[in-house]
Amino acid sequence: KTYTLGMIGLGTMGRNLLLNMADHGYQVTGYDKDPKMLKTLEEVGKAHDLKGFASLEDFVQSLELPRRIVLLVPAGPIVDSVIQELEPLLSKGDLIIDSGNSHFTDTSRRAAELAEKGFHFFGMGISGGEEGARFGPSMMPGGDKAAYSAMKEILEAISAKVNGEPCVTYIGPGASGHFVKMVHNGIEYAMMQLLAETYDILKNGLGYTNEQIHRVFDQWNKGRLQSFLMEVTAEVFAFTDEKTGKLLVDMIKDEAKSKGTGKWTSQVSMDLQLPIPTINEAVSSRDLSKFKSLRVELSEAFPHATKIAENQQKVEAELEQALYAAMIVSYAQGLHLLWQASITYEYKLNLHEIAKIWRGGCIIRAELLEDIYQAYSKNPELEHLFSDSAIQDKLKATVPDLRKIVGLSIENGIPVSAYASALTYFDSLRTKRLPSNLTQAQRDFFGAHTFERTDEEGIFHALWNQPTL
Ligand SMILES: O=C(O)[C@H](O)[C@@H](O)[C@H](O)[C@H](O)COP(=O)(O)O
Repeated sequence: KTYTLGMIGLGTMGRNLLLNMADHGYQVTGYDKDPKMLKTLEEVGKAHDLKGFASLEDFVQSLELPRRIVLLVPAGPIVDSVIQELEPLLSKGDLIIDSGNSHFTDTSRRAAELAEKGFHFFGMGISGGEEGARFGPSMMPGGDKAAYSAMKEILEAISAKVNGEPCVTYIGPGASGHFVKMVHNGIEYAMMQLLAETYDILKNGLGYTNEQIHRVFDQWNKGRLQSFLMEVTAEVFAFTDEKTGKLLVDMIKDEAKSKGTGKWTSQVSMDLQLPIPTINEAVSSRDLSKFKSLRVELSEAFPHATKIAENQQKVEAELEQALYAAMIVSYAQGLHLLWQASITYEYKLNLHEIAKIWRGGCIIRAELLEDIYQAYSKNPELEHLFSDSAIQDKLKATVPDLRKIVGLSIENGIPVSAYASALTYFDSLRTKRLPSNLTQAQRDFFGAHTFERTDEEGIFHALWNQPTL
């Protein structure tokens, strides 16, 4: 029997993708070093007679040419060692598709190394978690365009659909697929931090109970804030812990973990000098949360009440507006970074296509992405989302309440670094003359770093210590 596609790494994501492919009638198989994984695949894949291989050689030989091999193994050196084991068994023209959350620079290196040997290599971001892999993820494949045609039909079949349209598209050359997935995760971090700060304001600002908090998120998920993360958040506030009978969320330690994609997004944005402050704040907020004992110590040194003495319904309504504004700002920062990366790395990204495939299947899927898709479809060359007139109307209507909520939170000692950074990012970008002229003066004063004048072309240096006339 020959198979159309093979999966290496039969953890939940790998298994679920194979089941999804089998559901769509594809003859697929898998390989994993761990016999338990092979056994589990056979158990969950009974309906499709899904089986895997314990021998890498037999696995490779079972695949039709050109071979399509998807890797779903942890990002990092394991990917390289799997590729090294595979290479001697492959034929020219075969495809390797790395679908883990690999760093885009690793993907560039691997693509170049394998191309030299006549193999095609794709870095493909997959979003949607286990559920998405099983029933329809959003996928972001980048690599050799010609080779993509060998994958297009399968990926479109298994992907999530929005209005019948598949949430997968050819992203671009090289590591563009993994770059776009990384930024997707950066936006995911920002949205999760904004939801965490919203929870803090509802709970510690307005004194809402878990039931009230559940009602708020559940209600907002029926409106323009509808999104997968809002849906998840609403469900979290209705999930009881069997052990204690309390809500499980109240039993979870307030120390956030992360696997790196958010940090990478911030790091590359600094390299590209493309500011994404709300995403950066989300990364830092996770890191800050780890200093639990210090926070406990300082909460005793600086005791403070956070109660907001305003009409709850009024603040709740302002919060809905504020979250919508901050959400637009977070997506705008991520898409602006993609705009810059497309130029710097020559990825030739289609931002309207990316917005289109993020409307379904992925973790950041949201109703707002339909508006973002419209904005970039209207003008595919759009540098920044804030330049779109429909988005401007939304910001004009909602930023005043974002300002109100940030003011209220700061006044009452509720930490809102993501909300505040979203507001100041908006204010900075819509400020014709920023105070950066002073920064240039200071740099030239203490380091002769020169400056440019507003009234004359050229590079200037002033003799700051010389008495002027
Ligand atoms: O799009 C997705 O399906 C998720 O983003 C997925 O990739 C994963 O859950 C994150 O990588 C978790 O990232 P952290 O562990 O850094 O929160």
